[in-house]
Amino acid sequence: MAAGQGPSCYLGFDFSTQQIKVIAIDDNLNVIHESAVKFDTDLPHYKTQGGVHIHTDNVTITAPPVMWVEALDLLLDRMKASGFDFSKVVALSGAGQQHGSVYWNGCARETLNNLQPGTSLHTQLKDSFTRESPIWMDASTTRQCRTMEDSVGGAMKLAEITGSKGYERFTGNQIMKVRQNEPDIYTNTERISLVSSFAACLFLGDFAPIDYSDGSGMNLLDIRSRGWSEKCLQACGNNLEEKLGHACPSSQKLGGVSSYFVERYSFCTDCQVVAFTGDNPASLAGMAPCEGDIVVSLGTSDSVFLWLTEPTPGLDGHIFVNPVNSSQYMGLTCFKNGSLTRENVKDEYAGGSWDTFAKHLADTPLGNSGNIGIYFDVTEIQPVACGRFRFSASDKELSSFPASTEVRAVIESQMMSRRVHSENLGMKFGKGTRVLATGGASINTSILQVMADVFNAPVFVTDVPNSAALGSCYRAKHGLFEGNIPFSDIVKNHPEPVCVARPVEAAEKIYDALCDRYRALENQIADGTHH
Ligand SMILES: Nc1ncnc2c1ncn2[C@@H]1O[C@H](COP(=O)(O)OP(=O)(O)O)[C@@H](O)[C@H]1O
Ligand SMILES: O=C(CO)[C@@H](O)[C@H](O)COP(=O)(O)O
Repeated sequence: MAAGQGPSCYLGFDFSTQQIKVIAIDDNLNVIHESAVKFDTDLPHYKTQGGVHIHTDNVTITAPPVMWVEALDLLLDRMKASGFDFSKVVALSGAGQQHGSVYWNGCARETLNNLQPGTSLHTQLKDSFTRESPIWMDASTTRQCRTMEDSVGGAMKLAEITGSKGYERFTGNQIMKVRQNEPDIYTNTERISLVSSFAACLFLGDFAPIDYSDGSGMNLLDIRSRGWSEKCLQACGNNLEEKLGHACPSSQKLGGVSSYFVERYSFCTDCQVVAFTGDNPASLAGMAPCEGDIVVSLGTSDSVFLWLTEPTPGLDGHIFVNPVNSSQYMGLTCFKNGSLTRENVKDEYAGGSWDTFAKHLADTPLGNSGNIGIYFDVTEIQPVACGRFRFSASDKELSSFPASTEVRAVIESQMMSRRVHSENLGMKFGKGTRVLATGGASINTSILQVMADVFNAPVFVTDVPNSAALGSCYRAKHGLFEGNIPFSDIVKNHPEPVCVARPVEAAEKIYDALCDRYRALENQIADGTHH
């Protein structure tokens, strides 16, 4: 089928931790469709919790790739049933939760190349994987991280090459663990994708390349030469370059959509698939930030990121190749205890209601009368620590707080940690900094008010919190021009963000002092000297 009559549109997918989301925009960037499939509730037979399988050691965390395929089947079927006209889509792109890896077996490519439109994708691809996918929450590869760092001359050297020191969730370290513990599976794996490039494979009907930006989250890509680092590859496993394929610019057009989608969903034959990237890089594109803006994503993970013209790697945080301009960069810092930890505290201390949660925030003073509570329900990334820690105004460790104090404590300490670690990465907050909030929790203005107070900066939102899916639409459109026009031209109709929270007068003094205490307490938790 050729392109449909009437105005064209673009599709952007987000294969994130708890769900797959899709947005469609028209040529003027108006959102014309938005829907999602949630793994836990829409596909309960995979028995996931928050989209993942937590293993008995509590640090190994995986997800079944066939679940992501079935979620895509369901999402597209629902769109079709709702009357969505796929023939208008001229280009599509997407995003995936970062760092997760998909292991394709030797028959997978043949299956992808010959997808039959009469049968669902998950039925055809169910036997195409050699194992479950380790995902970004996995913290089981500390030993492999040290090996990776040693192989290039230390943590700082690894950061200089790949943009980050060794991190447990980074894909190279995960691949090294598979090669060491499951050598047969490693050998039988023909191709290793990231979640993002795996999703692109489904639309392309072939193996798709890993893009530079998401590839920067692997401890394998040289962020300056944009090629795989020979030393890092060697530390991981033999023939790894063959299994990864070449990395590509993030705005690369990969080819036309597979005939499967033309025949089953009436996509037009010339609908283009543009390289998929990581969800945070896609969010950067979807927020269309101006110079100096800092984006805070409150999704399953919390992450703080910004556009950088030059790479400034260090021992804190990450530098990725920029997703919309491959000669520039982005800086990012990520926290594992984000929305799910906030939800736990809401369920335990606010009767499961976000309204009661907001009331507790309103009823408690800025600075929480000096009480600090630190909630690492799962092993945090920075610091690598687990547990709940409560301190009085005189730093005496307590076992509990009143309910409203617990609620304010979780939000204040999360925001202090985001501020402290972002400052370590060189980010600067102040009344003149626009903080752009996105992700599921960014609809909660009571949380955003605490963010504004702790950061001492105004917080802005746009009316589409799914910035990774929206950014994927923008990137699809940009990819059609193969990077020949600046991304800023593509997003010139992007809606202006609206300010929803400003820091109150007293906030700066209160949180400057509290952040100093938070930093010291976090260090004590990290080295086990808190009491
Ligand atoms: N009103 C709300 N207040 C705070 N958090 C919320 C609210 N509504 C949804 N959330 C949080 O949003 C999270 C999902 O965010 P989202 O960005 O969609 O995640 P992901 O992209 O990682 O799947 C949920 O885990 C939930 O806790
Ligand atoms: O590990 C990181 C970033 O380094 C996470 O941000 C993942 O990319 C998961 O994203 P969400 O599903 O929380 O959006």
